[in-house]
Amino acid sequence: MAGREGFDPERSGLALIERLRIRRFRNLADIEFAPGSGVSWLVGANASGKTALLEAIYCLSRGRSFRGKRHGPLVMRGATGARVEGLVERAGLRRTIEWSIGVRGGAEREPPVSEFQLPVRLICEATHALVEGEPSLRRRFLDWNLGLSEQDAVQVFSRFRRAAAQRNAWLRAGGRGRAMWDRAYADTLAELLERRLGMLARLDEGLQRLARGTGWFEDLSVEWEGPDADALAILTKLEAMRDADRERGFTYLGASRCDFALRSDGSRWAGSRGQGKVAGILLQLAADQAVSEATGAGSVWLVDDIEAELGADWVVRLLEMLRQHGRQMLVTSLPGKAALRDGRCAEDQMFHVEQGRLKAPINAAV
Ligand SMILES: Nc1ncnc2c1ncn2[C@@H]1O[C@H](COP(=O)(O)OP(=O)(O)OP(=O)(O)O)[C@@H](O)[C@H]1O
Repeated sequence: MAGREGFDPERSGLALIERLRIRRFRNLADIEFAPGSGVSWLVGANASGKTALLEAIYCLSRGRSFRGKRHGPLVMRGATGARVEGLVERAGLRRTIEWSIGVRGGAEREPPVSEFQLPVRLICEATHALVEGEPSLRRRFLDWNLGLSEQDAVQVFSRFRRAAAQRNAWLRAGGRGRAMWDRAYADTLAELLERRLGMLARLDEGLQRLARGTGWFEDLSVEWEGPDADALAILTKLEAMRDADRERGFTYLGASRCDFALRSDGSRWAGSRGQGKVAGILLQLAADQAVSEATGAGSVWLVDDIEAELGADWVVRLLEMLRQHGRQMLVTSLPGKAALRDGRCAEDQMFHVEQGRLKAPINAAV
């Protein structure tokens, strides 16, 4: 795939998709296109393939879809495999990355995630779940952002996993004799919690600032719900819980015993679904800013059907906030919607999606 000429050093830390080719992915037989470096609209009727397009990019980035199994196979009916190729730029490097999947499963992705990532952030119908859903979603969110902002986060997690595996093996073997893994377990868990707390503090600061700027929430903040990052306190708890842990055959107090909760106007979050979606978007924005402040990097944003559950005025203002954030953004919309009518700028790229095909941009040269 040939890329566009020119490289803008001002944006060098930001991830950018220069060109994309998607083959035999859901209803997309073979499309190739170059999204703009700003906002690109993907406009089409229901079932035209807008979400499939964002999903293909997500697969290229994360190696998996954001839609569950009930959405059926990713590979186009009747085909033997799907393939997504992207010419991407990040940190001054430009290269082609690929993701493919065969009908019998077995996703492949090149190059490996650690080598060259294409970080993407997704806004979709499930965004409110970041606020209201399972704690595991928020932990994954914290850890994913930690991984993007701190180079050694992977080592912190693997040190803890190793200590946990050792302590649990000892417990399963009867947990007799000296509790020799407790110290390593407490130290590595405290280190991991400290990183999460650090990330949460940066998120809190960003979220409060963003929320104040909207005027939609008097006060929006995040609050840690979990153990302190205190190795001695953890050690004491481990001792107190050792008999029960022995019975269970694993350590109860672990990295999954924590969460964070939103607070609004001095009390625990009790917003509507639409407010939950807005808060989820603000959390994503705060996280992208935190990552950017730490590393200069920024994600590509995939915004699917932002109008779902939100009134037109909120949609337009949210789009404006996202636009000011200055990332490459692909936004889907049904034709004639308010977001498109009032949230669009002259410099945006417009692509029309029709039955799995993409029409060339109608208002800008590629
Ligand atoms: N494996 C597959 N092979 C062929 N077509 C598929 C496959 N999986 C899904 N589809 C079809 O692809 C079409 C595109 O779906 P998609 O969810 O991308 O639409 P959309 O444009 O986002 O629509 P909406 O605006 O309604 O959300 C649907 O008609 C769906 O049935």
